[in-house]
Amino acid sequence: MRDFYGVTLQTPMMLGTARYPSPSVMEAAFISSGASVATVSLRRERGAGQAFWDMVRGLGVHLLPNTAGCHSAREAITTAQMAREYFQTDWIKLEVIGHADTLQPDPFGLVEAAEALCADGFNVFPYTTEDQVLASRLVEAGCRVLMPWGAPIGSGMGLNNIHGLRTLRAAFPDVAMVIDAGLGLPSHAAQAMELGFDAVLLNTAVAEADDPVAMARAFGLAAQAGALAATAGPMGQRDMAAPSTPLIGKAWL
Ligand SMILES: CC(=O)[C@@H](O)[C@H](O)COP(=O)(O)O
Repeated sequence: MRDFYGVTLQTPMMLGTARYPSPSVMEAAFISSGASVATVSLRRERGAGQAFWDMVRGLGVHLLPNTAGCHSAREAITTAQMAREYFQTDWIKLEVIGHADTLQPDPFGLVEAAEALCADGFNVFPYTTEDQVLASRLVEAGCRVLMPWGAPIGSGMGLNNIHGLRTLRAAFPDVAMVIDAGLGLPSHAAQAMELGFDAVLLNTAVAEADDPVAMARAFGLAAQAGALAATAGPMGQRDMAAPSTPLIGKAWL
């Protein structure tokens, strides 16, 4: 597995901390998922109270503060600086939202903020699309991790552009990549990992499941299964049928 700014994650699962029915369900979902990273939002969860933050810290996972809800580079930079002070980490998931309906990142604001934050010593995890030109700009800015979307945040649609994501993965072999947002089913997480991504990040599909704890476990297992499949060397697809049981000769190669 590629590392994340020098950190090797124990599992390829990152989980958000919003929208759960209760803090105790969230805690149980984290434990059940085996997640290594929790994303936290100072802006969105600032009314949560000290007990909530103590519980999140007690999960024993890496904290990845985000700039959720920021619509400009300036806003995101200020939020990142506050989060660094509050959470005592240089990691920042950089979101600069550019479109209200799709919650698509603003590529111009994203690069501007990434340049400023990398220069300021942050380890930046930018929420981006599968766009290769944008990915190049982010890498040039100093990002060593990219977080391309699977689909719009909260949509649960899965991987909308498999070709684009596969091409992106192949274009930057040394850059750790996390599929972030839009995953609705464990099979989407497995598929992302089978494509060679290093981790998945999700929130809504677990928090809004009828049984978030069971769903968290399903996602954790699926992400690990996909990662194992990627390293196991999947078979090549064929255009024609090929009998799996030979009529003559040996049954093994
Ligand atoms: C948790 C977090 O950082 C979200 O902004 C993230 O993008 C998750 O998206 P889903 O809710 O679609 O899983």
